[in-house]
Amino acid sequence: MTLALERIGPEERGSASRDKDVDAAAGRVALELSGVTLSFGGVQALQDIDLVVERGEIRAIIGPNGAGKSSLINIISGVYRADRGRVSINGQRFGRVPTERLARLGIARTFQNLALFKGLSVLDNVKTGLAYRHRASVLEQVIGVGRARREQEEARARSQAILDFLHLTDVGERLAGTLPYGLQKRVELARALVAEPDILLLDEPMAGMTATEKNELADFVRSARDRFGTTVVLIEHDIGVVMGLSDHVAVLDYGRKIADGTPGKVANDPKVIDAYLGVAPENEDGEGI
Ligand SMILES: Nc1ncnc2c1ncn2[C@@H]1O[C@H](COP(=O)(O)OP(=O)(O)OP(=O)(O)O)[C@@H](O)[C@H]1O
Repeated sequence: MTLALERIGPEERGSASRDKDVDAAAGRVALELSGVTLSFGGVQALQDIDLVVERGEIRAIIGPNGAGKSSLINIISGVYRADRGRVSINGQRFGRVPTERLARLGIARTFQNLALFKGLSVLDNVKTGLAYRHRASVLEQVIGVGRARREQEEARARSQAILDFLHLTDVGERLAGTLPYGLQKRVELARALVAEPDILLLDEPMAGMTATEKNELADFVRSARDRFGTTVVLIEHDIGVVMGLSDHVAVLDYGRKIADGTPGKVANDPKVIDAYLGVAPENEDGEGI
């Protein structure tokens, strides 16, 4: 299979991206959070979170219910503004990430609940992932001439290529809402990937899937990283899938980061075991094992 996709050039993402690309060329860090703190009234959702995500890695954020995972993704994607702290994206620092410029900053995300246009075809859903790049005027788009036609043709070709990459070509003309749940989640991944983002944020991408569907999606996420060099940050409840997929895992508990490292290291960390199971097992000398 050949993928007829070219990397989207910086000129297509705008001047902010040109600045970003200069910084990015110098750095191995795609995303960095420093001292991020967020509260809702009396609830401390995130406390002084530092996180460094290297370019091209798959990084999971895990933790028990209410640990702060969604809050963290919402800070990274600019849905929430941190009370304190900074987010750096490809070297650009933000107090609040400009959510309206997320795509132009090279970030795409999927949502915990399905957010497809169920009455549109799979292909048209994926094409919406490129809508931010269209420059044709509304009039040009309505009558479908010149620049509008070129943009439409390019969007179609890119979308078809990503459908091919994710083995969705056969369902490209189907209405998204008629597909099984697992395939709809894969269409969401296609829509997020079609613009070849630098950073892909996945909010519980495998929730509600069967074990087979989870393994398939994990394989596609890994292939996308390998093919496009995408940095992936994912929240996921299924620890088994996370440990097999991720290069590094950060663990949150009550809004604090309690562990951060390779899956093997994190899985054996007594603080992590304690957070998930209540109490870390001890040996006869009372030491954690
Ligand atoms: N919009 C909000 N208003 C008030 N409190 C909130 C809001 N969003 C999150 N919280 C609280 O902040 C804390 C962290 O929630 P968050 O949703 O980030 O955790 P989570 O790890 O994603 O949980 P889950 O795994 O259950 O989705 C929780 O105590 C939650 O009740």
